[in-house]
Amino acid sequence: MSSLTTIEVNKEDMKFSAAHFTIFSGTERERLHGHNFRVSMSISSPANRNGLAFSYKILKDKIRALCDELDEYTLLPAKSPYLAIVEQGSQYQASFNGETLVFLKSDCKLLPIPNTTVEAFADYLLQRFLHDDDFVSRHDIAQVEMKVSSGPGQWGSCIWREGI
Ligand SMILES: Nc1nc2c(c(=O)[nH]1)N=C([C@H](O)[C@H](O)COP(=O)(O)OP(=O)(O)OP(=O)(O)O)CN2
Repeated sequence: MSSLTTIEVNKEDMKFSAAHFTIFSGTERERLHGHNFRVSMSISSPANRNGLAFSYKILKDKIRALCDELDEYTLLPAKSPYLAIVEQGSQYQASFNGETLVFLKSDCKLLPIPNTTVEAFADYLLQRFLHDDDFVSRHDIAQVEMKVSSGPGQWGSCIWREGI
């Protein structure tokens, strides 16, 4: 009977401090605020006779690099159905429900996500991990789970599974 082993990395420094606001509907959103978001990744692969799936240092380096890209920015959803963002010189002007929010572009990161929620961040980071290099194809990977937390006791996650 074959078995799967799982490596999980969620070091203390796998985090990004960012401002955001969750959009609940076309008329309801939060005020701008921030979190120290934590990131955890788990990778499952078939147990092998060498008892080593892969060196998890690769994973730690990759997650830290992805967190650094998001750290200390205001994160905005470029694919929100409710927020229209336009560039005006050094600013982003984001229109929501008849109001316009103005941000310095240099303080912001626009992400290709529909909302700045933990589940959307998990999906974004998972896609970056899967597509930035060929780690999954180079290793016999069965499943990758990416998790993002906005605070103790609350996580969102996204899973890639071979064959789905
Ligand atoms: N499905 C989701 N729901 C909510 C998200 C999310 O990312 N996905 N995020 C939020 C807000 O960003 C909010 O800041 C966090 O929610 P909240 O319950 O206020 O949590 P706190 O960090 O303030 O912790 P508490 O101590 O429990 O208040 C809301 N919903």
